[in-house]
Amino acid sequence: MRKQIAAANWKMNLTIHQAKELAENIINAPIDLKPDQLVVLGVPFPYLAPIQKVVGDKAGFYVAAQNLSNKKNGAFTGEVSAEMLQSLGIQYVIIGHSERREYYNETNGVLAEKLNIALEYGLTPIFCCGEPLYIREEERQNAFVAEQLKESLYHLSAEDVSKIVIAYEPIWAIGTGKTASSEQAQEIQAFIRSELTTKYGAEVSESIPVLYGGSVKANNAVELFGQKDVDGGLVGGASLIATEFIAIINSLKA
Ligand SMILES: O=C(CO)COP(=O)(O)O
Repeated sequence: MRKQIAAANWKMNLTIHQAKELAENIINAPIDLKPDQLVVLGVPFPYLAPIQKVVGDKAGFYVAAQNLSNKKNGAFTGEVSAEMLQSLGIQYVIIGHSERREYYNETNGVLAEKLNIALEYGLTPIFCCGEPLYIREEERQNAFVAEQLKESLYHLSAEDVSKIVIAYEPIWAIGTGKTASSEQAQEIQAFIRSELTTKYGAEVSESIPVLYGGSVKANNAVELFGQKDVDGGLVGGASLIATEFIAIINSLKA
């Protein structure tokens, strides 16, 4: 089976004290991860090392950065490089979240560079894609997402694309409490997989986890994650509450 992933995106929330407490509550919870299931905590840069310490070597649990620079190193004040993340032992990085695209002008082209550099340094990208509300209302979501994949991913070799995780996050469902229905999620995530099949073949596309993100909660995770092409979730608000996120982890397909 493909990997099933419960990924938290804490975004720009929590003090270090709150962050450690949250991570401790998750790590110490009686969670019985199956071999193909994993949990990834996407934390703010300054918390990477301290949260990694809390996570320790607990099997199946990883820490992710929420962003990285498209530059290698040098005079780029305020940036954090792939090499820095690698040197901390970080294994996952979220790339192309819609908030980065919208508020920090990250284009599909810049995101292609970020994917390259992440892969060069052995990081697993969680590549986000998804359409805004007006595109969904015009029923153009498939073409919109296909374009994001084409412009950011399709320069990658089959070997490299096999290393990534995709997160489909419709912008209209992020932080709004408005979740895509499980049918909507399944439909477009099956489309994403079929696009990847056309480009890379079924063996590759069937191996890539495609997560759903956008108002995932404990009370809708089982239904969403139960869909054939939904391999877990990228969770914002609900990942800040230990009991909610633990229930979401426990909703992964076994
Ligand atoms: O953006 C998200 C995860 O990256 C989703 O956020 P919410 O779960 O708060 O809607």
